[in-house]
Amino acid sequence: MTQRTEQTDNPEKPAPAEPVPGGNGAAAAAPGTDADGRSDGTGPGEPRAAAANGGRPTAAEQDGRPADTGGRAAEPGADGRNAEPDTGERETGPGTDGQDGRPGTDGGDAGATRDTGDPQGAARSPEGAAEVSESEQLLFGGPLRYDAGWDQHTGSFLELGLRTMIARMPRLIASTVRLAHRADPRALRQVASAEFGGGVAQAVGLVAVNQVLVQVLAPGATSERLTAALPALLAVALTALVGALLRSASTAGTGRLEPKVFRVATEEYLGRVARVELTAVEDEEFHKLLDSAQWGAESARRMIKYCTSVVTAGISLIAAAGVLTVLHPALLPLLVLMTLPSAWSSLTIARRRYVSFHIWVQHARASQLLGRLLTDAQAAPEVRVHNIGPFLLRHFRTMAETGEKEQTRLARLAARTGLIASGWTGLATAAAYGTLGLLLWTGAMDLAVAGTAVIAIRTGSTNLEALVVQLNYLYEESLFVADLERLCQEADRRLIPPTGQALPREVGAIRFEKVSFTYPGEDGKPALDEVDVTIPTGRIVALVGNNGSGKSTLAKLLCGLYAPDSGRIMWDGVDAARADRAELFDRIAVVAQDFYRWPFTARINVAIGRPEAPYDDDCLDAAAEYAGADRTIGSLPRGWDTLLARGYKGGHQISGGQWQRLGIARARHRDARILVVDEPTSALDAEAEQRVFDQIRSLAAEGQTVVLITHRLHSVRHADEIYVMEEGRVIEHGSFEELMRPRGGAFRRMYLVQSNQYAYAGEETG
Ligand SMILES: Nc1ncnc2c1ncn2[C@@H]1O[C@H](COP(=O)(O)OP(=O)(O)OP(=O)(O)O)[C@@H](O)[C@H]1O
Repeated sequence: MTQRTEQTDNPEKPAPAEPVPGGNGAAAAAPGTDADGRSDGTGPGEPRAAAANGGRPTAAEQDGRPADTGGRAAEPGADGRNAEPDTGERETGPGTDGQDGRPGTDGGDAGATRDTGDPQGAARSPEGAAEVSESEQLLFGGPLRYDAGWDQHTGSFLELGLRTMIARMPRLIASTVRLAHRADPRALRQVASAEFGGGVAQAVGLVAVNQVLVQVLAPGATSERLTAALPALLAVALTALVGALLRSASTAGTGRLEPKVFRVATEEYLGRVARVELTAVEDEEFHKLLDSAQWGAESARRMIKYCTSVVTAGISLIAAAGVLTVLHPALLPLLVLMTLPSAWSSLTIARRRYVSFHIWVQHARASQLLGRLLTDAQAAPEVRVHNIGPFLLRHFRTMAETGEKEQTRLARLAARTGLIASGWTGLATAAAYGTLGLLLWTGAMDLAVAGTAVIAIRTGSTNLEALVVQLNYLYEESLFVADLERLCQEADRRLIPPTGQALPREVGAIRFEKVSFTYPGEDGKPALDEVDVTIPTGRIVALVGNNGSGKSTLAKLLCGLYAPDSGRIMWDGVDAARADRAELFDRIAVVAQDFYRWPFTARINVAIGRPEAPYDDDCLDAAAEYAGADRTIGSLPRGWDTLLARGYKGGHQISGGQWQRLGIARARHRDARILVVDEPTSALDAEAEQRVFDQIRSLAAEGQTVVLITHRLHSVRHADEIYVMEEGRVIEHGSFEELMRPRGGAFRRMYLVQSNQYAYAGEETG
């Protein structure tokens, strides 16, 4: 059996947080292991965050946005586990020299890691994007980056101009609104009306403020002026109250919508992915898309908040701009003049921080990987025996120090960029207020209007800044949501057909007729080449042959996991390619060499063979006894209810052989008509192995069809038919006696090699 992923017994570990520059840690955990600790091939063996948003920095993190402006810091994650530390300090986080968005190109600062006298040394990364410590160069051959689907979006929003982003915004908002509508239309209506009402309240409030100023600044006695201003003052207070109520209604609605949107989006893609063909799951491109798209659900959740912020800022801006235009036509250009530089600078700083974060995070990621290796249970024996600890620690220090230097440098640059930006904003503000003063001076505008204008301009500029920054976040999250949509479309295209031709109730034999199959992406030799195999009902058919000869592939085609490229697999008169696949799956139970070790209780590990059947002890005890797993269950601290996952409280570890017995019990519990056993005894002791083969024989006697794949040729003596495979072809077949007869036969030769290994010295078999 050829395995694509390596199986380990490591349970999933909670992802360590990747600290944020200038901050106190945020989760930017790495991909690498799946639920039961197997490598999932998406990362360099680092644990993947179980939290849906754990593995990549969010737009808010990337921009170093403080937690209180809606970033995910301190928010419970999808699984409620990723309450993150407040990242507010990031606001003072890194920036860059501002030339090309990359650090290190600025003469004054760039030498920090390039100094020839630097004891750590540093090298340019191949992309020239960041400084790489000698340790990173030595251990990883350059900067440590993920090869995951989601990483493709890193920085992609930097490539877009503000105009393009704004142009795409209506479509993005529309798709989020559609998702929200599916999740909870009432909550959506609540948010929409609260936001709209808030905008109207703001506009009315500004008009009322203007009225207050008009009355207060009118000629006459103070008491008279104040009395005249009272209704307008009440209107100001009332609109403020209504605004606050509407804001809280919007917050409540958004809070209700977010988790529902996450659930709906997650269900949509998980439901589909569980039903796609195996070829899709094994397809690299599909996997990359999956990698990326799985963040889409969390992004969709966050988009609700960003969308609301964008809509809020947009409506408030329109309200302020509308009031200003009504007050005086010259005021609108003033608003634009004053707010554009500060909006531009927020965007620039946000983008620079984003770049810096990614550069810094490479160093942090690399050093954290070393930290994890030092504490990894699997690496532990070698770390000790080969004295690897000091070696890894030395490199850990080098990388961490490179990260620290980067952080210091970026903070300095951020301060400088911030100062320049503030200067521009100051100039623009001075120009705006200067113009306002001039209008007053020349009598082109009266004092009450100017007072209202100052308030409206301040509100408008705050909203415009917020709008630009929120658009950024929204855009980046939308990339992942778009991936989610693409994944759903791709999954739909590759779904296992939900219907098909019914299989005969009683099948006489399954016949492989000239079946050829090549794995997708392997354009070399076919894994099966014109294979003819007959599997009669109620018989034991054994498949033997060298590694890679195609035995497991044949079994997978039999199970309906792959379809032949040419040839047919006939279930009597029905071609499996056109059969109802659900019915076909229903007839088969598999004990594969790499059967899945579910991180659940022993009970579920057996019962999952037939998930719809009862889970009670009576049903399961029989299967356990059959597989010789009864003693294992008896020895577990909580019997059937013992959690079989290391690393969790109450979790228990069992040996490979004990797992194998549970796997056999699972297949027995499934009680299907055809049992496919692929290397069922590789981890069993000799006695247990003998017992398993005896039971397999007894199954056939009861009428069950057994397809047995094994390298232990002694155990196929009782098979009714043995197929010998070599390089994807059947080279011999017959009963054991028939195959042992010809002197030069391949089976006989293999059998004698094996049996000679067990012969006493001086004795030779055959
Ligand atoms: N998922 C896969 N993707 C691509 N190639 C594969 C895949 N699985 C198997 N192969 C290739 O197909 C060929 C047949 O593999 P298969 O696993 O069927 O052999 P096998 O006879 O079961 O081997 P073993 O005795 O080692 O288990 C091999 O060349 C193998 O590398």
